[in-house]
Amino acid sequence: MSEAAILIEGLSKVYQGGKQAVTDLNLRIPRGSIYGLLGPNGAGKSTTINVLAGLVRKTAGRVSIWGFDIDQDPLNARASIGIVPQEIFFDPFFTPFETLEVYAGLFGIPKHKRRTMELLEAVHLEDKAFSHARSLSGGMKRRLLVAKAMVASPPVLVLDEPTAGVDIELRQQLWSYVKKLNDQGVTIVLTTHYLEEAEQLCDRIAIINHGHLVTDQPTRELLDMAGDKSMDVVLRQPMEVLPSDVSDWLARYHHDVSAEMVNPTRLHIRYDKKKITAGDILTVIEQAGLAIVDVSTHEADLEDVFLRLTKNNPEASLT
Ligand SMILES: Nc1ncnc2c1ncn2[C@@H]1O[C@H](COP(=O)(O)OP(=O)(O)OP(=O)(O)O)[C@@H](O)[C@H]1O
Repeated sequence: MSEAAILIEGLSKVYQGGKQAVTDLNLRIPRGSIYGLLGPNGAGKSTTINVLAGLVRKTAGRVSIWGFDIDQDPLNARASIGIVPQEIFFDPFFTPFETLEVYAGLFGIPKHKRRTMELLEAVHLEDKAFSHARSLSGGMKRRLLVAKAMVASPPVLVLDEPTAGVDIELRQQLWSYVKKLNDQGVTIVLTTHYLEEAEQLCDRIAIINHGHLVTDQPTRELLDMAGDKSMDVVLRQPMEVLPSDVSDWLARYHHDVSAEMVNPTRLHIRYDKKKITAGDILTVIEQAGLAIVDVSTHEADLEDVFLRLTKNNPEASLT
């Protein structure tokens, strides 16, 4: 197995005062992936990222970044990762150009090897290169943070809620840059509250809840495991109860399909798409003599899976 971009083994964090934020977390983030770390508020995402950034001291466990153990080889581990934090903080009197130059200086990157203007162009801030950072909008500051995290060309880039409060157009720009970096071989780890974003961008997703790992698998498999689809069927004639042909059929396949009458002309049906097709259901309804006016289907998305895995059940499992 090739070496992981980030390997987390048995990570635990108990804050002063006794709050256990992360419990025995194991994650293997593959090189070259766009990896989503998701979880409800307070799940332990920022704590985990802050351990990687060297900002929070772990209570137990081992962590390595690009093969470098953060305790035994902290300098190399730190140089292998760029972190875009949730909070925006800059020296307000520096221009974006100076901010990146100073940061490159801190990393000891010689002047001729710096990519300051290239980075500013990549995040569409070239026009603002010489304006005071305090005059930048919130979205521009966030993009500057991304450029700052890439100053030393680290092989891993971590983005902690990078698009919170950023408008849709800007979000798209930011993501196209992130995808471009990934195409160039940079491993991306991101936390986001926008599940649709994670579903579209990430090739692998881990969900944590109350500091515990709930699932960690390829996005496609996670969505497939949800399995459920639902269908709304609108009938021409109102009815009080389901015809016996339909209810008998439902009883026979009760493990795979269930129906609810939302009102006298609307049926809401949930079914396991691996066992039953929409066609099977429509055939049964029609053969029972019911005329169908309209049909719509809904595929389980990441939001459904996320809610199912995190609702009131910290250690829920899909299986
Ligand atoms: N410095 C701290 N001292 C004590 N408890 C903390 C500290 N930082 C975080 N916590 C607690 O640890 C738990 C995990 O917090 P963390 O910020 O890691 O969650 P998160 O998943 O990033 O949440 P969010 O999505 O809201 O940012 C929470 O209960 C939080 O209140």
